[in-house]
Formats: sequence, structure tokens, C-alpha cells
Amino acid sequence: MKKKIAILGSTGSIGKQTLDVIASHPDHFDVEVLTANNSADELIQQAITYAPNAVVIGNEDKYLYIKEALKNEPIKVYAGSKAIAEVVQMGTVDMVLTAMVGFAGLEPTIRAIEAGKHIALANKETLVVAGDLISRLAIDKKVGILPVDSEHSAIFQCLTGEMLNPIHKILLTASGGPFRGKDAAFLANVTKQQALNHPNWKMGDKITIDSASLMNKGLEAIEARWLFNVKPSQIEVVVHPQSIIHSMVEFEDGSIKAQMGLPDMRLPIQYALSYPQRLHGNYPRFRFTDYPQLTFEQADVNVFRNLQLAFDAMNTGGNMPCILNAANEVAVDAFLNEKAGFAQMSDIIANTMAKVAFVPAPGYDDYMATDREARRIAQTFIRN
Ligand SMILES: NC(=O)C1=CN([C@@H]2O[C@H](COP(=O)(O)OP(=O)(O)OC[C@H]3O[C@@H](n4cnc5c(N)ncnc54)[C@H](OP(=O)(O)O)[C@@H]3O)[C@@H](O)[C@H]2O)C=CC1
Ligand SMILES: CC(=O)[C@@H](O)[C@H](O)COP(=O)(O)O
Ligand SMILES: [Mn+2]
Repeated sequence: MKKKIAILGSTGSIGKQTLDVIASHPDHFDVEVLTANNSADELIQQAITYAPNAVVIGNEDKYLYIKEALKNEPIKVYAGSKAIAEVVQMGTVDMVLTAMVGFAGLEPTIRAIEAGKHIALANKETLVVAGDLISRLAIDKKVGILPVDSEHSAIFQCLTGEMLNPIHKILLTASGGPFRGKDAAFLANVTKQQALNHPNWKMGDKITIDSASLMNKGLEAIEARWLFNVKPSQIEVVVHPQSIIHSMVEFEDGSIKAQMGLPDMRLPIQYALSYPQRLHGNYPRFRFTDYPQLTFEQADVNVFRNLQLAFDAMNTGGNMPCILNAANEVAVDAFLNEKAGFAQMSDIIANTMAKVAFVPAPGYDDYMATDREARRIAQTFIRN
């Protein structure tokens, strides 16, 4: 039986690579649903190529354009964020791959879990904002959350066969981004072009800026905390500039398992789709002799303040990671639109965390309200 996949955010970096993986395993997977926000032409092309049951465009203004372009295809066309949250519940969907960016990924992920769909989770913001709620819901609905994020896929792979053995520590690897080794004075003047130039990965703009500021690693620590049910103190960030070891797990006896490979997201995407099976991979392979040196460093949280802020938010708990996430989304957007400097992003986030009301045990409505309020407050710290 082929697995029928709904891809949320099919026109993005992860979405397109997921389609590559599916195209290389036509006997295992079918595309059931594709969604995008604005990229109408790309979505139409993908629909014609992959013949899904349904497509959804987030921006409702593009509905008629897509409907007209697909009028001769047996493909349902919907529009709007509500439709994205509904389409994941279709009876024919087996698995939902969440590759939308940001807080917008939360609602459709909840709806998919409620409908009993397994999740291949790329959208880390979902767990950052509401990890507690999502974890409990997934257990309640007996739904598997398979990590797509390369580090979490690595940790997940290290844990295979270790059901009885508690994790002592997670060693979360970070490339260090384009500004590794630089000081605060340097960061104050970096440009958008420099920040978008990741040394090892080609990704969407938002996560690329997060990688440059090390916020990505902070978000990933929170993601790991919920995926693997560990305490914040059990997560250590290790800078590994080559991005070959994708993360490690240290066990009680001191043994450390690592998962390795070239930096290529098609591997973790494929593993999440095919788990527990490993399918053949036609992707370029790592050879030790090409990398005579794999190196490791400590992260500098005094220079990369976002990493410290994320750990602070994780330690505080409640709605603080939701506040962190919203403020970060606003700050990254401002940086990309040249309304805030690179270093100023940390000020925006810290100030927002200090100002939004703390909720110790939030539910879904609290997260929605917190996100709205944190965005409003974060905007007040941005120059016009
Ligand atoms: N790229 C990578 O290698 C990795 C990414 N991730 C995570 O995966 C997620 C996706 O990242 P990435 O693929 O890089 O991002 P991209 O920006 O490349 O793609 C985002 C996708 O989501 C859609 N989208 C954006 N906003 C909305 C919205 N409000 N409503 C509906 N759809 C929306 C976009 O549509 P449109 O094209 O129309 O704008 C696009 O299809 C992020 O959470 C990221 O942190 C995790 C690990 C690695
Ligand atoms: C590919 C992937 O999973 C990204 O999240 C990647 O980890 C970014 O690299 P750094 O954040 O380590 O620079
Ligand atoms: Mn990652």
C-alpha cells in the first residue's frame, strides 16, 4: 500500500525536497495534498506534475487564478488558512508533512493530530510554541511525530533500539552559521546578504537568518525537549562547523551515538516518510577521506544572545517559548525588510519577553492570545 502524503508548504525548500523524495520512490508514496501561501504558479506546476487529490492556497486572492489553471484536472482547489487546517483531516491522507514556516504551522498540525494522522514534522515552531499541548495530544490520539529537522532525525535514529535506556544527554550540533567566531561589534554591522549566506545548507530565508543568529539552535533545543521528553539541562549545544554529525545522544554508561551524513535534507525527509523502513537513497554519500577533520567548539552565548534567550524561555516554560517565537518572527521579518539590524533582533526579543504577560500553564487559546500580543509588542520596538 502506498502512503498518501499531504505536504503543507510544498513550494518551499523542504516542500520541494519532499517532492523529490516522493518522485524517487513512486512505489512507496503518493501526493495527496499540496499547499502554499502565495506561490500560485509553482503550486499549479506541482499539481500538474504530481496529480494530488487537492491543493490549497493560503492567500484567498489567488483562488480563482489557480481554479482556472486547473479546470481540466481532477484536482480539488481550496483557499485560506481554514482550508489548510481542514484538508489535513481528509480520510485519504495517511501522513502530513508540515513544511510551512512559522506559527502558521500550529493549527493544521493540531487538526491533523486530532484526525489521527501521523506527522512528519519540519515546522519546529509548532513544538516551540505549544510542545506540551502537542505532545499530550499525540499520545492521546496515538499519533507518531516523526522528526524531519536534521538534528532531531539524527537523535531519533540514535535512539532506535534504545527503548529501555534513558538518555543522559542530547548533544545538539550547530554549524555556527556564517558568523561563527565573530564578535558582537561585527554582528552589529552585518548585512542581510551576509546573513543569508549559510555555509552548509540551502534553506528558506527565515530559518537561514535563525541559523545565523543561533536562534535556530535555541528553537531546536526546545523542539528536542518535547520530542524526546528530556529536561532542558540534558541538552547541550556543540558547534560543529562541517555539519556532518547531525547530533548525538549520550547514554548513562557514557557511550555516545552519533548520526552522520552529508548535509542533505532529503535523507531525514525520506526517513520520516518511510520509517521504520530505510529505503534506497540515490543521494551523494559521505566519505571520511573527504573530511579529514571534523571539529567541535563551544557556542558563544554572549555574542549570540538569541541562543541564551531561547534557553531562558525553555527554562521558564509556560507561554515564554511562544513569546520568544512570536518576537523572533517579527524581528527576523524586520531584519529581512531592513527595518532592524542583526544585533537588534536580540533586543526586540528580550524586550518582548520582559513585557508580555506570563501564563504558567497555557492552553490553545492562551497560545493564540500570547502570539497576537507578543507580535504587537515586538512591533513597538522596531524603527519605522
Ligand atoms: N529548509 C530546511 O532545510 C529546513 C527547514 N526546517 C523547518 O521547516 C519549515 C519550512 O522551512 P523552509 O522550507 O526552509 O521554508 P520556506 O520559506 O522555503 O517555505 C515555506 C513554505 O510554507 C509556505 N508558507 C509560508 N507561510 C505560510 C502561511 N502563513 N500559510 C501557509 N503556507 C505558508 C510557503 O508558501 P509560499 O511559497 O507560497 O510562500 C512555502 O511553501 C520551517 O519551520 C523550518 O524551520 C527544518 C529543518 C531544515
Ligand atoms: C538542515 C537543518 O536541519 C537546519 O535546521 C540546520 O540545522 C541549520 O543549521 P545550523 O542552525 O546548525 O546552522
Ligand atoms: Mn536543523
